[in-house]
Amino acid sequence: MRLGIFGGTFDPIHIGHLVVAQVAMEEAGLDRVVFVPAGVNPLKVGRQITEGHHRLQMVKLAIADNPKFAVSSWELDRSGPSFTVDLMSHIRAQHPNDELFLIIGADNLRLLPKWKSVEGILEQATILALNRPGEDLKSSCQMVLALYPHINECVRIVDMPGLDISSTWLRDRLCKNLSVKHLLPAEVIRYSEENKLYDYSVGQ
Ligand SMILES: Nc1ncnc2c1ncn2[C@@H]1O[C@H](COP(=O)(O)OP(=O)(O)OP(=O)(O)O)[C@@H](O)[C@H]1O
Ligand SMILES: O=C(O)c1ccc[n+]([C@@H]2O[C@H](COP(=O)([O-])O)[C@@H](O)[C@H]2O)c1
Repeated sequence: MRLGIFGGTFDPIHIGHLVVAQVAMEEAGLDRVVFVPAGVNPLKVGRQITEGHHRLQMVKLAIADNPKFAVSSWELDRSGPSFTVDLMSHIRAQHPNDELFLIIGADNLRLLPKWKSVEGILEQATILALNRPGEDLKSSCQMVLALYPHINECVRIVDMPGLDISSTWLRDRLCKNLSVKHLLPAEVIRYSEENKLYDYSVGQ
């Protein structure tokens, strides 16, 4: 099986994430994509994020209609920063015969040299990198290939129409009571409203 792993904070999951996963799946011929909500991004420790169980539930709602998408709570069930090398080792142990692919956006490819044990990740999975407006994906790709020349074809570019959408922008809109219709799945909008996840006026 060709298995795609897609880690993210997903606070909240949006259509950019869903398009990334779908395009990567089709372009790389993946059989399945597993979304893995992060406990804490090791490079963003200290940033306030929505509780893990809510982010997990929003991912579940967002992917419910796609039989090739799945979700894992493995990182949320552990404490401490979510190092991708640990996740990949866990998945490798569970799926010893599968070919693994790590799906990341261009911003994360640019930051990859700051990640823990990048070689450990690249030895276990091929990276599928997708463009994001404002990022120079080709340069980041060349930079990574130059840093790890001994690992063959460790990064593959997957083209997608640039979607200038981020969770930060969506949280801001939700806080200001602006519409996020069509930018998040309707079930995710309903869940976030019911649970007042991005209503910063609560409690003030
Ligand atoms: N619009 C997008 N286009 C391409 N890749 C994306 C897009 N949005 C997110 N990604 C990628 O999805 C993964 C998870 O992203 P994340 O959950 O941090 O979303 P985000 O929108 O970047 O959030 P935030 O604004 O809170 O930083 C990362 O690899 C990121 O690069
Ligand atoms: O392993 C690392 O050192 C590392 C450093 C930064 C980010 N990551 C992972 O990259 C993924 C995307 O993070 P984010 O916050 O951009 O959604 C998420 O799964 C993080 O755990 C991993």
